[in-house]
Amino acid sequence: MQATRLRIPEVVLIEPKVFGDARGFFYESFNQRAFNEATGTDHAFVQDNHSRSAKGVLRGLHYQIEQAQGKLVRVVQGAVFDVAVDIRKSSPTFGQWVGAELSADNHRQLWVPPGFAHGFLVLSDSAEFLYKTTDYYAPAHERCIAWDDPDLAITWPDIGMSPLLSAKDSQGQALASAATYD
Ligand SMILES: Cc1cn([C@H]2C[C@H](O)[C@@H](COP(=O)(O)OP(=O)(O)O[C@H]3O[C@@H](C)C(=O)[C@@H](O)[C@H]3O)O2)c(=O)[nH]c1=O
Repeated sequence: MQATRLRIPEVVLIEPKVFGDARGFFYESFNQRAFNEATGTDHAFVQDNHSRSAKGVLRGLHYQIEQAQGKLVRVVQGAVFDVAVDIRKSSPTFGQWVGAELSADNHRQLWVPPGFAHGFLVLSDSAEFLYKTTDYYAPAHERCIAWDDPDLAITWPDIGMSPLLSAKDSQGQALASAATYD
């Protein structure tokens, strides 16, 4: 397994060792000890989520203002561009974002710690997205920052179409007026 800290160093790109053979492949999609070593954390995960989305769907940028969730995310079918935004006011990288392409083919995982907003854009005809979270879903605390907030200036890949958004996500707030973490 290879772990790479991104421009925001708390966000870690994890590339598992994949064992291919005539039957297909095998890899450890989660190993607590290896995860702890890769991220320098020891979070426990309490929920696994699975979503499927069509090409052009953009989910995000989501976070829970209480019960903040760390998320270990991956793709098992298709490809997405995945983004983490640092919304911790005390952080030297507050307001900055990092992104990575995650796909079924590259088997990459992204560790998005608590304190970040998270979202992704589907690049392939469809994508199945799996993630573990460090706290439970708490709808009362859900918040959404606009995917196209000019202050964030996220360079989403050009897929030749406008993003398909949920009603909730089309009303995301600007970071400047959103509730953030201390
Ligand atoms: C996230 C979530 C949703 N739901 C329900 C609520 C709703 O009826 C339905 C769809 O919810 P949403 O539209 O919020 O799903 P979605 O837009 O996929 O939300 C997810 O987006 C990505 C980017 C994240 O980072 C996640 O943390 C989560 O916020 O599923 C749960 O029951 N448990 C959960 O943990």
